[in-house]
Amino acid sequence: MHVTNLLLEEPIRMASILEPPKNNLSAMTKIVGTLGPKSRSVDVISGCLKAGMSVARFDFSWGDAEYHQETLENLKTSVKSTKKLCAVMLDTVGPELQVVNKSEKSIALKAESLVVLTPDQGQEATSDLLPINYDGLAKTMIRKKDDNLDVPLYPSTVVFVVPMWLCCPKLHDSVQAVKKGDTIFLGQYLFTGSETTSVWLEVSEVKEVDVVCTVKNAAVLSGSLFTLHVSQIHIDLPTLTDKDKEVISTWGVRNDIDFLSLSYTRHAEDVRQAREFLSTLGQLSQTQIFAKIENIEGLTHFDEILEEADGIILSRGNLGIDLPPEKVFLFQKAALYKCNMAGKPAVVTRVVDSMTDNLRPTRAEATDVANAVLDGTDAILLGAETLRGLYPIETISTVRRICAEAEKVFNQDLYFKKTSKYVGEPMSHLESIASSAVRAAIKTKASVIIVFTSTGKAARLIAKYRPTMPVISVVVPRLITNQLKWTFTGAFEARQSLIVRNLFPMLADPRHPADSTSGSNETVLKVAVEHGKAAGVIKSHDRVVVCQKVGDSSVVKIIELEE
Ligand SMILES: Nc1ncnc2c1ncn2[C@@H]1O[C@H](COP(=O)(O)OP(=O)(O)O)[C@@H](O)[C@H]1O
Ligand SMILES: C=C(OP(=O)(O)O)C(=O)O
Ligand SMILES: [K+]
Ligand SMILES: [Mg+2]
Repeated sequence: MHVTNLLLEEPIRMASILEPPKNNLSAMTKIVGTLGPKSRSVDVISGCLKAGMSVARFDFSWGDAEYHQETLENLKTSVKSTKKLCAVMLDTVGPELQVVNKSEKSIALKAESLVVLTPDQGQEATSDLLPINYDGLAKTMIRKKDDNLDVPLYPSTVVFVVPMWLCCPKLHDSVQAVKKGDTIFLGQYLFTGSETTSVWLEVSEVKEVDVVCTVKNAAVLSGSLFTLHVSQIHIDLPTLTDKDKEVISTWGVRNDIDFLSLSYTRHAEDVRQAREFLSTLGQLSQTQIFAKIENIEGLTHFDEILEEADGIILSRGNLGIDLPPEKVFLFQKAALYKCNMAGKPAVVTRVVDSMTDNLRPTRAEATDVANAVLDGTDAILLGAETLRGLYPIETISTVRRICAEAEKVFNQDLYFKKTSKYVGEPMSHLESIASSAVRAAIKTKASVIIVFTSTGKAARLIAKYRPTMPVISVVVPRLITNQLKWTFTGAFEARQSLIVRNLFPMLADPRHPADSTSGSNETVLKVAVEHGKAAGVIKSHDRVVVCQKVGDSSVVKIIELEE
């Protein structure tokens, strides 16, 4: 009986494991780096770009707009000098529960002692009292009935134990307060990757607006900000807060952000509202929304969120607290499968926490990165490792090398079949052309696929079939008008492909508008081939598969290069 290995391409040769790794091996999986204290100088950012970062994330959970602007100016300088493209992602604060420690003095919590969580933010944080930015922990609030909650939509293969308030429609009229015995997670874990600075609390008593908790493990909280994670209740704060809106409409607009990472997305409606907001902000109507799934509430509405969003971030740090540990892998596999089949980019977080302080990942972490690639992720997001870690550049290189090795053995054949079967027949014209381009490239051992695209759709469809070779997406600008002025499109589309596995964008010169009827297509193609040669992915005499429009029809052609 012929058995096909689910993940690895066959034949599996043990000897290949011993082949020396190529250090400069570029990966098709993308790397998102969070920029912060340890990664904001031109030198370090340039190093990050050369090491393989193609999206820079700015996390507004901490730091003000001015701080992030300085970092962004340095990113722009680095992009110019390294000639490496980089997209910009703004990560919102959202309904994140926070303890602000104004004095920044460290706070020692003893096991079995009591600590009070209070919404009175005028108070100073101490080991007896922790002020938080939310007044809904202790009280039951009446709120509008939310229809979305009535239909728990689980990924079909995943069975979870869902908290009572989520499954029982009758409870939806009110937001539940925490109650005796509930657990609350508090700490810096989410930022630092270090377990010793975080603490589990158990609710002992709810006293008017305060929540009295028993400390379950000793910890020393240090820094200016700790996040709280309460799984049992719905946090009645908007997903896009007023502060987020203000940051997006100032910092975001000023910098033409490519991606909005929508923290704590819990419903499809969250994405719709964010989209509506962006549409009022000129150019930002082109910004893509990546829904960050970080709790069970978001997981329960995964399918409808995926339908609305442009991409998904699997926020494993927070979700890892909400889910029992034995369920985390299942969420990853189910969510990545759904994103892949929808042809929407997926991003996995929290892979090499230990590299925040160390030059080498643990074996578990290294294997985890490779498994994320085999499971189908488009990108890996680094948080604390690049933000405040000691080795931001080395971390990116390490992750890139692991991704590249995993891609080499990715079972493309099986993946291709699975994807075509899922789409079914009849396939749309464009998708059948895109998948044929991938098939042709593999059969003819082409070194790259070159796709002409203006909206980016054709390129994304090719990437959906995960070819074994890079895809150069030649974004051809279109001249558009809003009746006040003429502008070229293309910049957003090109940068937004920097988060899609396989895609390497190139912006075509608008002076050669490749209108499929003219010979200028040929000129643009020549430039693309030169670009591929300069990037080292095309050599003389290579075969190249091209997907473009000739006249009215989309065609796939195979060309043999001479020089
Ligand atoms: N400027 C262009 N010149 C030649 N072919 C193009 C151009 N733009 C798109 N194509 C090709 O046209 C086909 C359909 O494109 P379309 O649906 O417009 O894609 P996209 O939305 O990516 O521009 C694809 O085969 C694509 O490669
Ligand atoms: C990326 C994550 O969160 P944060 O935005 O807190 O870094 C995460 O929880 O995985
Ligand atoms: K955030
Ligand atoms: Mg988080």
